Amino acid sequence: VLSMCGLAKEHTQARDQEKNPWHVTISIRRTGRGFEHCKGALVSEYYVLTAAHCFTIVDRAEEIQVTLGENQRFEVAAVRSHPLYQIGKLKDRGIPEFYDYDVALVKLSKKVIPSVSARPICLPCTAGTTRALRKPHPQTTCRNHEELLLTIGNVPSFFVTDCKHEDQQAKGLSRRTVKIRNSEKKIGCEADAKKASQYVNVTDVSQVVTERFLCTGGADPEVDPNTCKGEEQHLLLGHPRNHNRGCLCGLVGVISWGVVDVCRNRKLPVCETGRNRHEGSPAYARDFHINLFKILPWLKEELRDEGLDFL
Ligand SMILES: CO[C@H]1CCN(Cc2c(C)cc(C)c3[nH]ccc23)[C@H](CO)C1
Repeated sequence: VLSMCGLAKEHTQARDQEKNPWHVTISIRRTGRGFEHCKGALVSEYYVLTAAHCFTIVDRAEEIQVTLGENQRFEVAAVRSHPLYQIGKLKDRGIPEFYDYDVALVKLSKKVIPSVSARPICLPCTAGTTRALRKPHPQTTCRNHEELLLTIGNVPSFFVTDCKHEDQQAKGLSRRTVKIRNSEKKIGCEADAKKASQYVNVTDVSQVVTERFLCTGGADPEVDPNTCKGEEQHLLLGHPRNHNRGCLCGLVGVISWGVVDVCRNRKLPVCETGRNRHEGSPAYARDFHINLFKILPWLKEELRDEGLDFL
């Protein structure tokens, strides 16, 4: 039976993991340097989707652990980065980091049993997203998904980030609403990529912001929150119409990189206030996400045995 992807509790009393049952933390043991962490999302019973730059070519599956919610720990069977991801590809042009195709699938060593706090998020162009969009199956096409999820202008969406609860100082998850800068908003958003310290040698911004990227952040019309290193998270789209009722969420992007790491040596934001932790982050603080509609052949191939019903 379908895993009912994207179904999550929405009411305030629900626990963080019940509101974001696909949210995982990936811990990578680095010899001599402790652990590094990234975030990811469960996309099927065995696979987690995250950013490829979370891993180095020497990381081994044995050094990686995935935590779902507070306490479900999984060993990792394999890590498969997108074949076209190559962070050092433009080094000889004075561009130290290149994030094109910055996505990876982590295969868990045992399958995840769906529950109220463990459930995959729906991927674009699968029957699950058709259901999440409350559209008829199989009449609804992949093109329809893209038209519905990545509309023109500022597309309301959100990503999930760590926060700390005011009283017991426990860590929590909070949603950060952002707008995907589409159509005419896209140009200005992408231009700010050149403000990244490592991109001083970039002449044409399309060298580093390729077709694969979605752009968020900036202060127009209001300040968007920014991502931080280690939050290689997901740009989710709550079902546009029913934000208050249960979220039938769809995934459209994977956070890859940002111009400014607004969290460096800053403490976690307080969950309750939900205030932007980045007062004072510059308007050129933009974030770039891999658009899943641009890597579908790879997703379909890697997830072919997961019963996701790709359209
Ligand atoms: C091209 O130059 C920039 C690339 C990446 N940036 C680091 C970074 C990574 C790796 C991942 C995520 C999610 C980030 N969110 C905000 C920053 C940030 C640094 C800026 O700190 C320089």
